[in-house]
Amino acid sequence: MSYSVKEVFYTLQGEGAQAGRAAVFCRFAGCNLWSGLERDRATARCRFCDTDFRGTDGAGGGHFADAEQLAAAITACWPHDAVPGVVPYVVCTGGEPALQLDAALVAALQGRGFEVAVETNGTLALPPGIDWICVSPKAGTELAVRRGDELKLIYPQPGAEPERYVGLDFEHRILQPLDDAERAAHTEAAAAHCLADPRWHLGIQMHKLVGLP
Ligand SMILES: C[S@@+](CC[C@H](N)C(=O)[O-])C[C@H]1O[C@@H](n2cnc3c(N)ncnc32)[C@H](O)[C@@H]1O
Ligand SMILES: Nc1nc2[nH]cc(C(=O)O)c2c(=O)[nH]1
Ligand code: SF4
Ligand SMILES: [Mg+2]
Repeated sequence: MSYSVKEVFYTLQGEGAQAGRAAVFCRFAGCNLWSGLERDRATARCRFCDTDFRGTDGAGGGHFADAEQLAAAITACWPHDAVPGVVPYVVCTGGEPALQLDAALVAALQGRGFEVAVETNGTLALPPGIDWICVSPKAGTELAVRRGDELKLIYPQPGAEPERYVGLDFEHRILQPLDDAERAAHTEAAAAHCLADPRWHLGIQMHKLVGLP
């Protein structure tokens, strides 16, 4: 299958339990919960998105004819030769990566030595074989992916309170403050929640503090 990719870039994973780890990000174009057009935001199923995922015009973006071509482009963004003890890491995100990520791409990336992570809204089934699954549920949606490595809940979200998700099968449970005009207040509230319920860990978007993409 072919892939539409907004951008491919090297940075530090800024979120979740792997925060701080060097990674190539592959941002797929398109999402099933928002068109990406500002005029549609107020009526979208997900309204707080902080990301431009429309089109293929970003750095390293484009149309890739098959899994080997996209895996080669991602590999070219990992700026290291083999380093003992370091496993190259790729984070498949978007947009919604589950619209495009398939077993062939996972295998092509692993064949080139990558550990493969995904950031998903959890509403669409994932291909098998992914090494790290991060699900970030959105209020008012049904979860198709109900187990994984980390559940990263944006907080606060009316209709997606933390209690709804504590029973799911995830190794890590993270509250990530909503980044909007009230981010400081949301961060305080998320911290208070984690103090009151230690099943949740606070996770801040560290790349935004450091000035990384
Ligand atoms: C842009 S999304 C792409 C992946 C997938 N569509 C998803 O929603 O998980 C990447 C991550 O950013 C989070 N995110 C998006 N907008 C945010 C915001 N305004 N504040 C905090 N986190 C946000 C999402 O919840 C998700 O965990
Ligand atoms: N540095 C950095 N870390 C991230 N973790 C998840 C991101 C995403 O947009 O999916 C993201 C991102 O956009 N940048
Ligand atoms: S589901 Fe993810 S990519 Fe889609 S609009 Fe929401 S945060 Fe953005
Ligand atoms: Mg982001």
